[in-house]
Amino acid sequence: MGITAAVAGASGYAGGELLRILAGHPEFEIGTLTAGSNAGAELGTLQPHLRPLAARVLAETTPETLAGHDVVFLALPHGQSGPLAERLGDDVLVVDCGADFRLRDAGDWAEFYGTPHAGTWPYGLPELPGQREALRGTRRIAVPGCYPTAVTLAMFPAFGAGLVEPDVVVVAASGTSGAGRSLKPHLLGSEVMGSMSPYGVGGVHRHTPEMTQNLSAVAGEPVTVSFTPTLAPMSRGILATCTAKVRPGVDHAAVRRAYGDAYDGETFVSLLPEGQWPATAMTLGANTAFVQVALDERAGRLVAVAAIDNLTKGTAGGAVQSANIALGLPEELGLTTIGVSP
Ligand SMILES: NC(=O)C1=CN([C@@H]2O[C@H](COP(=O)(O)OP(=O)(O)OC[C@H]3O[C@@H](n4cnc5c(N)ncnc54)[C@H](OP(=O)(O)O)[C@@H]3O)[C@@H](O)[C@H]2O)C=CC1
Ligand SMILES: CC(=O)N[C@@H](CCC(=O)OP(=O)(O)O)C(=O)O
Repeated sequence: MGITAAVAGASGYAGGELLRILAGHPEFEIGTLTAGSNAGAELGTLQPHLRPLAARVLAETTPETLAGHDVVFLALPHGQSGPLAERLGDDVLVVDCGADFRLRDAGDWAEFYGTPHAGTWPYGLPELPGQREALRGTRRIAVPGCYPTAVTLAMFPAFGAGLVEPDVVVVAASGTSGAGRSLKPHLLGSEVMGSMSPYGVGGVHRHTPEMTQNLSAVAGEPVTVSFTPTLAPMSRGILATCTAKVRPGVDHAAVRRAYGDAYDGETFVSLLPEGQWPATAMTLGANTAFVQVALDERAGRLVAVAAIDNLTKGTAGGAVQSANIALGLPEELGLTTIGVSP
């Protein structure tokens, strides 16, 4: 018998992507699937692309229905994971795709989420320095937010090598699946198609403290991030463009070296050849991130760009990658670096 895995929130976008990956994973056996208002429905009525699982009936999301598995993936709205995780055994690997356990600073949590802070779990971004060690053997994983995944991968090599000032400007575009499946008026097709628009402008987006947490840890000093998310007329993908002032003496060779050193041995994150720039289409359905960097000498700024699929490397793929590490499996198991094109 394989490693049994339950998925809570199986009717949602993140849950559906988890199941797409888990169904092809050689070690996992898919157990209970749960939902909220859709409990009682057959999965095939909500996720028809998951054909082999179509007849599975969604259970209610309770500690009892999720009990008895080796791994529980939570793909629920923010605030739901904390109380549920408390009632799942300490020996069960719980992988939370929500935000509840991402932030270390309770003050940041209160400011951006407005509810009591549930706690902090090992952070599921294995490429970040020190994170593989933190994930090995753990029974709790906080999967990063999709924007922080892209922005951290774009910028941490620059901070690791001391190339830039601790002040980053980020403009990132996301596909609409980033907002989840529930009906939101600003996401109506007629409002989104053929248009791009910013939202959460002025330092208020809840992913800002997650980005500053990640980059400050690598920089060894507080980093500020001015983050502007935008909505793009596509279903999947994030393209994050990040800039920061370079420190005196930093040249082209130092920038290439820093990013090469960070990503040369990585399976899922690639520094593209010079002159080639990341595009969301390169990543669709794959657990990959593409990164490129340039030195804008006239402006004295480093410009780094990352592309991911928000549902794959940005959520479900990253979740499975970190779970593999926690369970002592090969990190790449069940994950593809092959995208879908065009
Ligand atoms: N979409 C993305 O790109 C990313 C999402 N995430 C995170 O993953 C989590 C899920 O997001 P996403 O899949 O996009 O959201 P969706 O809205 O698509 O799915 C939410 C899921 O949670 C279930 N649910 C909602 N309310 C309850 C409840 N009260 N009790 C039990 N189950 C409930 C829904 O069930 P039902 O269908 O019955 O309502 C559904 O299965 C979120 O925390 C999100 O932040 C993280 C990174 C990226
Ligand atoms: C387009 C869009 O609306 N995106 C979402 C981010 C989704 C995500 O991945 O973040 P969490 O895991 O923290 O929910 C947003 O801006 O709130």
